[in-house]
Amino acid sequence: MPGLGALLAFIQTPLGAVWLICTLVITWLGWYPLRRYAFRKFPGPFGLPFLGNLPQIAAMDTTAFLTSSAVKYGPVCKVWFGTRPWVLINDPELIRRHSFRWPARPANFASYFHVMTGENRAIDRAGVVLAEGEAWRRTRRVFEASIIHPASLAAHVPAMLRCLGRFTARLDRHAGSAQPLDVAAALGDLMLAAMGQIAYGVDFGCEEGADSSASNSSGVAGELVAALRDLFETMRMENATAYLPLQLMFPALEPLWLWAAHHMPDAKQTKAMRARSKVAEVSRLLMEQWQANKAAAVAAAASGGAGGADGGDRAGGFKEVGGGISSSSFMAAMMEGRRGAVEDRLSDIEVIGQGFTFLAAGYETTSAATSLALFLLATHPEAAARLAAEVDAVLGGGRELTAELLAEKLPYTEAVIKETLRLHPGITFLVREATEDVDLGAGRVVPRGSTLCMATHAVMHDPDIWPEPEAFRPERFLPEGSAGGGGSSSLWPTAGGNNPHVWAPFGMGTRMCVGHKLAMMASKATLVSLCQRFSFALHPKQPLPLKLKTGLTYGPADGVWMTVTRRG
Ligand code: HEM
Repeated sequence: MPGLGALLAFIQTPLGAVWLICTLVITWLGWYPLRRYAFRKFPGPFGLPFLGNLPQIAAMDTTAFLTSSAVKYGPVCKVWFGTRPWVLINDPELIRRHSFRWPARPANFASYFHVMTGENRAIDRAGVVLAEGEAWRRTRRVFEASIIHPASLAAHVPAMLRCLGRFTARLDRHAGSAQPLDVAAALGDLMLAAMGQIAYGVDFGCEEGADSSASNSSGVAGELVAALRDLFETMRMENATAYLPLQLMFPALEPLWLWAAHHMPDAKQTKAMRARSKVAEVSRLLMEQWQANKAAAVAAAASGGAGGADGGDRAGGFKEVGGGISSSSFMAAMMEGRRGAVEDRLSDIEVIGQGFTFLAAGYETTSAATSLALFLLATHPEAAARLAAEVDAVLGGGRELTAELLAEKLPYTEAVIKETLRLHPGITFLVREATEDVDLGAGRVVPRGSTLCMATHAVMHDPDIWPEPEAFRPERFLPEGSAGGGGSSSLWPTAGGNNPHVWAPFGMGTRMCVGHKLAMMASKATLVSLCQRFSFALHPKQPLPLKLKTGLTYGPADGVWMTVTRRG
């Protein structure tokens, strides 16, 4: 074989050796032959070297691509995020089992975030979303203590209603103007204001003014809204820094991408880092304000005077409202430990990390869900009429909205929100790391360390579970609409074939959304307050069909434009 002899001779030269090494390295990095072999039994779309399925993801949007792959390739398949395979699980029983079994988020998931975070990497890592082990348990307990327990949840209703009072006054001024309103942006202002009051007892000064522009917040609130918007925008694949696809394509070079993204940021990276720094700075200022108040209270007590939060304006700080921060609040739980348990007291960096998470999670997901509910009501007048009738019946005769009414007396309103979240869940898939080899049946064994991706959006659109899955039918979540009987529990409906694990917009298992009760309360209170006073119709400015996009969350791509009128 003269050709082989010449090749062997060539690779013994210095140039030939370099060529051989480069070829092996590129093959190894780009194709990962062993990895492809390990996943050979998993069906799925063909993945290009280096890029995997990134071109399809960019062209179709992540949610559309994952859902269509799950439908096409069955209950267990794989897709390639660059050079890494994600095992896509599209079977309710497997999703339930594995969401509960694996508490860890994939290590490479954190890498994707960290490319974008720059100097805020430590804060990102300390936040409950990416924290692991004991740090995760400790930080999660703080959220649980302040926004899941029924008593603490009920204590947040007055703050939500205060914000809604101001927000409906803003809409009332707007309703006379016949201008289109982007309700997604306006509700972002509202939810940020609510998160400020609920978590910190402060007024960010959101939702003032009365024009139709994207957001009416100014000052710190305006900067915070802009930062949060940039933060979510730069998490969308098409708006993200070029270092993100590089990280996905060449994960072995992660230290290089981290360094370069931090020291030689492109424009999108600069925007992402600036946005994250702003949110982190606000979280730090809130922590410092709390510390200063505490120190002042201690000093006042020592000198025999009154101290503590008094609801006033603080120089250079945020205005405190509703008596300032309460002892059962999120801030107090972070700073003093849950119910005073010193071992639960968070470090400064953890406090900033959780504050960051609270503001970001509370702002985007809940406002998107509520604006999508308004969109669906505007396009389904019979549902809007039924909701308005329920609200009128419950709040007739000038009755005030209360925590009890919200929890017990508004089943149709709750069904509207659940059906909105089924159709358009704010997060469309759950990711976990398999920390042991996992046998998924039919000879498909997922190697330890792999990423499991639970395709919850696909399950919530499965026609075998949800007849006519694209239809908006809140009745599915009421006893009258539960095919096969069942009714609905407060969170898990028994619609959808009586399987309690087929409705999962808040995820499930150990990493399930810790804000799910707060989100339901805030969305319900908002729908009730708005539909009591106003009617919403789509404005011609609203493109149809509605375009949704996946970034960190899944929501309206270009706002939700509506005309608001006062109800007669
Ligand atoms: C409609 C609104 C919301 C939706 C659809 C939503 C959805 C989700 C989903 C799907 C997850 C991942 C769950 C999993 O992996 O199993 C999650 C996690 C999380 N959510 Fe939410 N969420 C919403 C509102 C909120 C709010 C208001 C907060 C808090 C202020 C919040 C805080 C969190 C946190 C901290 C995590 C991470 C939990 C952990 O890793 O242990 N979410 N959310």
